[in-house]
Amino acid sequence: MGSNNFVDGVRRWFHRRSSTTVPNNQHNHPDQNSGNGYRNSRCGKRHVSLSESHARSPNGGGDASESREQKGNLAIVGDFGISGLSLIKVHKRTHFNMAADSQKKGTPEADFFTEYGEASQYQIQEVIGKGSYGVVGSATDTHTGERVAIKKINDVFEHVSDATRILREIKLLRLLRHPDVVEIKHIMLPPSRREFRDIYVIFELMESDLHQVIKANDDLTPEHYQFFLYQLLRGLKYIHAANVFHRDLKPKNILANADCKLKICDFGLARVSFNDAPSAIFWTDYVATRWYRAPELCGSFFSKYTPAIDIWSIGCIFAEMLTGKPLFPGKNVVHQLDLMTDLLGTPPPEAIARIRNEKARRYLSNMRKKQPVPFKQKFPNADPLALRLLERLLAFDPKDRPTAEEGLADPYFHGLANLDREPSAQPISKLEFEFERRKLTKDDVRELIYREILEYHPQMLQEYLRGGDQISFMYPSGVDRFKRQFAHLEEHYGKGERSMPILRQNASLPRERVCEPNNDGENPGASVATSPSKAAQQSNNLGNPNSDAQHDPNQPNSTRCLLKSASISASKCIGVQGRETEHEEAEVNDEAIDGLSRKVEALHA
Ligand SMILES: Nc1ncnc2c1ncn2[C@@H]1O[C@H](COP(=O)(O)OP(=O)(O)OP(=O)(O)O)[C@@H](O)[C@H]1O
Repeated sequence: MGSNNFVDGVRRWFHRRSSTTVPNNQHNHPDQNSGNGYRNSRCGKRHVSLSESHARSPNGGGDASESREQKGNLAIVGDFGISGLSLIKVHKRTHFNMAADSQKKGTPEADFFTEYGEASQYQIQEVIGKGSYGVVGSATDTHTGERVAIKKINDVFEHVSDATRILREIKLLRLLRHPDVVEIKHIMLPPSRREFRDIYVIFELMESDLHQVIKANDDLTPEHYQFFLYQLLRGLKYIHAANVFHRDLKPKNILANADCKLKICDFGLARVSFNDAPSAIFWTDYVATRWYRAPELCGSFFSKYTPAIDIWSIGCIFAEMLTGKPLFPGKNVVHQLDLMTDLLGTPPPEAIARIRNEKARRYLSNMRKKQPVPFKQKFPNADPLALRLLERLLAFDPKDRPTAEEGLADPYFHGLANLDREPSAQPISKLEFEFERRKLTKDDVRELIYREILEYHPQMLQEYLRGGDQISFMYPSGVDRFKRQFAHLEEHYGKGERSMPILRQNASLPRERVCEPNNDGENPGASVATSPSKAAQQSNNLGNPNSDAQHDPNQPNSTRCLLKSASISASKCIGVQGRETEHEEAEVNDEAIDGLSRKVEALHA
C-alpha cells in the first residue's frame, strides 16, 4: 500500500462526515494548511465534532470508525475511519471451538442458558490466550451479535495483593473510557456476594497485540508507524490527564486489530497519582518489564516519578516498530542502563547531579564516557521527523521528555493531530482509590470488587445502595455455566502443545512487606526476595529492591512467554515470515550476573 491508498481512505472518511464541519481546532502547526501529500489531505478543514456520536460498529466488520459516549463528564469522541491504511497481518486464532464441540458431545451447557438471563447473553467460542490470572476466551454477545473477549480470573482472593491489583484494573478501566484504551463491556454478576472466587470480565474483542503485529509484519509503512504512535500518545494523553500512570507499557500490552487500531490494556500495575500520595507506596511494588523501563527506574534515581516514565516506554515501543527488534533488551538493570547509554551517550553532568540516589549517581559518573549514536545511523530508513520525535521521547532526563500532549503537537503529526480527537480525562476522584490508603483484608477486597461489579448491574446496585440484604443470598448469575465452559476450554487448550502450569505473578507486594523509604525518600534496598535467584538479581540493581523482580525465573513471565509461544505456533499467519523478536523475559545468564555483581561491587568498594 502506498500513500495513495491512505489518501483515498482519508478522503472517504472526510466524505462520509462532510456534514459535520466544525471550526478548525488543530494543534497550531506552522504548516498545517500548506503543501501536498497525505498529511495535508488529512489536514482538511472538516473535523468531527466532539459532540458528534456515531454508533460503535460491532467488532469484526463494518465501518472502523468509532466513538464512545463517555461516562460522567467525559467527552464523546468521533474517531478516525482508518480504512485508508492497508490491513496488517494478525494471526488467526484457531485453538478450540467450544460451541461446536459442546453440540457434538451434547454437553449440558446449552440448556443452562434458559434459566439465567445474563449467561445466555454470551456464547463462548474459543480460548484466545492465557495469562497468569486465568484464561481469555472469545465469545459472541447473542443480544448484539458483537464479538467479545471474556477473561476468567481464577481464585481472585488467593492473595489480597493480587485481588487488589484486579480491583485497581477493573476500576481504572471503568473510569478510563477512550477509543485507545480497551473497554470493559460487562462483568458477570457472581452467584454470591460473600463467597465468590472467580470473576468473568467481558472486554471488547481485539484480534492481536502489538508484539505479534511487529513479529508478523515486515512491510509496515511510514504511515502505519505514524498512525500507531499517534494512537499511543493520544491514549496516553487521556490516561495521564486522569493522573494515571500506566507503568507497564510494552508491545504485549497494546492490543491491535488488522485495521491498525491499537488499544492500551493491562492496567494491573497502573496507579493513580494523588499529589499527597507517599511515593514509597506508589513505587515499592514496581515490577514492570525492564526493557521498556525508563532510566530513572533502573536505579531509583528520584523519590518522585512523573508520567514521563510512560513516555519513555512509548519511545522504546516506537523504536521496536521501526526495526522489528526491542531497542534495549537489557539482561538486568545495570545492563539496561549500559544499553541506554550506548545509544544516547552518557548523560551530561547536570542530569547526573539531579539524581538523588547515590549509588546510581556514582555508577553513571564513573561510567566510561560514551558519545551518542546519531539516530539516523541507528534507524537509517526512518522518516527524519519520526526520529526527531523519537529522540525527544527517549531523552535520558525525564524533564526533557515531552508530555503526551506535547508529543501530539510535534511536527511529525502535522495533518494528523487534531485536538478535537484528543480529549483529556477528568482527574480521577480520590474517593475511588480511598482503599489504597488502608490495609485491606480478603473480605474488604471482595466487597470492593463486588461493589465494582455492581456498576455493570444498575438495578442490583440500587438495591445494594439501599442496603438490601437479599443480595447476600445466592443469586442466579450464570457464572456457574461459564465456569463449566471455561473448565472445558482449559482442558482442551494447549493439548498437543507445550503446556505449562500458569503461575500467578504476585505483582503487588503485600503491604506488610513493603519497606519504608529511608530519609532520602529512596527505598533502602530492604529485601523482598523470595528466592535465592531473586536475591542474586537484587545484588545487581542500583537501589530498587524490586527493580528486577519480574526477572526471577521463578516468576511466571517466562512461563507465560512459553505459553504464548505455544499459541503462536498454533496460529496461522498467511504468507508471513515472522521477524525474530526476542522476548523480554530472556533468561538471566549466570555469568553475566556474576560479572555485573563484580562490577557493582567494585563500584561500591
Ligand atoms: N480484549 C482482548 N481481546 C483479545 N485478546 C485479548 C484481550 N485481552 C487479553 N487478550 C489476550 O489474552 C491473553 C491473556 O491476556 P491476560 O491479560 O490475561 O494475560 P497477560 O497479557 O499475559 O498479562 P498478565 O498475566 O500480566 O495479566 C494475551 O495474549 C492477550 O493479548
